Amino acid sequence: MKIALIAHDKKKADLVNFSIAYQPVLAKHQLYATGTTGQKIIDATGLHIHRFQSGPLGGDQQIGSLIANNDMDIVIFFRDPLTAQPHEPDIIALLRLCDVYCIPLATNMGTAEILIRSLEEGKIKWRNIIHSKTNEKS
Ligand SMILES: O=C(CO)COP(=O)(O)O
Repeated sequence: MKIALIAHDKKKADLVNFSIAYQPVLAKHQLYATGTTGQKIIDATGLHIHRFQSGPLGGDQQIGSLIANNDMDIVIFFRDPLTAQPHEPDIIALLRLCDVYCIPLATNMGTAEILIRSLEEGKIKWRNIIHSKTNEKS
């Protein structure tokens, strides 16, 4: 599965800790992240992560583009609901695309725990069916 990891500045420590806790699960998947988040997780865990641009410089949009191509399976995005972000339109667009394409999305630690455990239990395998249908069309 392809998993995107994103966190706003005040939530980065939480996502780093989450990534340490679930490193064995995450290591089995293809990981993507916005620039700064990805670097912090790499530094803390050594996980292999493809880093896009930093969020304010287009990273959210790059991940959104993968979603629009049905090329992203899970998004874990620890948002900071208490701080205004300069790239708020990009953030809203990313969340919207998750809803357009029915991509499992966790915007906080509580939901991320459920999502990652579901992933480990094989409950997100339906994404493979979506992939095979997409491949049939092309
Ligand atoms: O701003 C972000 C998501 O909207 C995250 O970007 P960084 O990981 O580069 O800080």
